[in-house]
Amino acid sequence: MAVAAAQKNREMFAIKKSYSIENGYPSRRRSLVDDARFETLVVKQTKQSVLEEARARANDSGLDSEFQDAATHNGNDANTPTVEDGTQQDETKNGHLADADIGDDAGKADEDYTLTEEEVILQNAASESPEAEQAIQQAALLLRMRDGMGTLARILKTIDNYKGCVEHLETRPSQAAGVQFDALVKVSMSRINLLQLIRSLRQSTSFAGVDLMSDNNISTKTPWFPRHASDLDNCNHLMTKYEPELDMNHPGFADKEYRERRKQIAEIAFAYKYGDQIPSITYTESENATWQRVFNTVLDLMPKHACREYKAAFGKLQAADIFVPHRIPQLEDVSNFLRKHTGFTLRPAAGLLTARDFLASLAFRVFQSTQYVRHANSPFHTPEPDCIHELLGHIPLLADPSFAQFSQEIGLASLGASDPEIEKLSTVYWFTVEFGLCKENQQLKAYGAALLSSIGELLHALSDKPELRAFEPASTSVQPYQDQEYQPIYYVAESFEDAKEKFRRWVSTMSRPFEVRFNPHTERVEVLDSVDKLETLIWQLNTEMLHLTNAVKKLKGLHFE
Ligand SMILES: C[C@H](O)[C@H](O)[C@H]1CNc2nc(N)[nH]c(=O)c2N1
Ligand SMILES: N[C@@H](Cc1ccc(O)cc1)C(=O)O
Ligand SMILES: [Fe+2]
Repeated sequence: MAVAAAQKNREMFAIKKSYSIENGYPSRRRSLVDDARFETLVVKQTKQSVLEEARARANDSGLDSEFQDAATHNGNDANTPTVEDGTQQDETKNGHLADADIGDDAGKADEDYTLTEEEVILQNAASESPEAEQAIQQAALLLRMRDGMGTLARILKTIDNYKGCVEHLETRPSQAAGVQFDALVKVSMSRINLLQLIRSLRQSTSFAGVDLMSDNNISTKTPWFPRHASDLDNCNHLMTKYEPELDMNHPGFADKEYRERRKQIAEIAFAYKYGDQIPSITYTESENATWQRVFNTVLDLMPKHACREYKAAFGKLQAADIFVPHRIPQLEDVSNFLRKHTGFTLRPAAGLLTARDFLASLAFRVFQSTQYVRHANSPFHTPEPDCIHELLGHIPLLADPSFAQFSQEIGLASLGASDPEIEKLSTVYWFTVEFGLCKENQQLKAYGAALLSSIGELLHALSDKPELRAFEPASTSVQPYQDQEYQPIYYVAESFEDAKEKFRRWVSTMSRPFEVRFNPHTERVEVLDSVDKLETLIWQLNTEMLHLTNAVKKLKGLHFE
């Protein structure tokens, strides 16, 4: 009974779709930040019904502590989903595979396996119809052989038993401890048999690993990424983990009215299309009051703790009557303000976006901004981005030219990057744009948006509690982090210019085989993959160079005349 319940639970929380699979990115097994995965509506709804029951027990005045524990636990389960296969358990026994062939560890037969994304694709393809199941599939398997080459004979025999055809075979001495050889075997066989072959190989103790490699139609396809600002209409995949509907620790979890309001505002983002004006929101008195509390605290703390560039832009936003204490600025006004200063614009976002989508928009100098307001009970720290975070945290620096360029460069580097690289880029983003500290006349200042919008965390960051390290992209990009509590480590940049320079050098070591460039006239990202395109660009730059040189000449002429 308990096993069945656990199985059911796993099925409910399994992620059935992946952004990466859909768009042809090289996969990885598990993500540090869950960034490129997204949950289907189905998963979300099932989660919701589980939580609904729990919510019924909590009243609107808050959650008791026993309940909070359950919430944390539940949240963790939902956040680290694995895609499980619930159907395979007995099938290895009915195939042609004789136990003696390769399966010599019957004890492992009942174990659940975590499927890689390639295996999920294969399985999905096979499950479409009986014909699809029998369709012949080409695939490459990487087998880590613990023992000598003798295992090869058994591999070949097993493939033969599954009516597979070996098309290529190569081996190499393995570098892994406890593994003698790696074998790469390319086969073609029916999908159903291929799945069973993988399962039966995995049951053998002869192998330290059995991996289905990306199949051709995944790895050779150029991954999709937005080429024009209007393509961002498709870059709105959400991470639902901190939504008040689904996160029992969210201050709005037990507040039905709050959740309704948030949903209503999020609808605007779902309906928004490139070129639309951002609809205004008539914020309630209570929402404006929450803004005012945070705004006034930022005003108090800013002179001492915020970096120079933030303060300068903040002043301009006040002068433009956009930042005022008593009302929440409208995104459309903010967008127009930014456009004039750095060319950045805003689009409404319905919640926490996947890192891939979020970063991609920065390449177009578009910032995806939430529009709903944090819960009135927790003005000084909230678990998901809200418009107070975007407005008081991000907007001022997006009006700074140097910072705007740094943001865009992270965005450009993310286009077409592999999942592990997205993970690194979002980690850099995390420790700079969200939580960065910088030096100013030997003093420590905050420039990270999540510090400037969360007074609680700002004071923590500048206290003697956390560890401070120098920003160095190579090491910063692999530093694990969590997004539940205050950070234990912060990175300090010498200056924006220095951070940008270091970042640029580091990005050039990334594996993407092409360069991209944003053309602001067309709002298009161009892949620099032909001599023609480069020649046109060089010609344009030469023209610009001529103007600049002329300008210098004229200025000098004026000076010396
Ligand atoms: C890129 C990085 O993961 C970063 O934390 C992103 C993720 N998604 C987001 N989504 C929204 N709406 N707002 C944000 O500030 C962010 N930050
Ligand atoms: N903690 C931030 C909001 C935030 C949440 C999650 C993030 O990923 C970023 C920012 C605040 O209170 O203002
Ligand atoms: Fe943010």
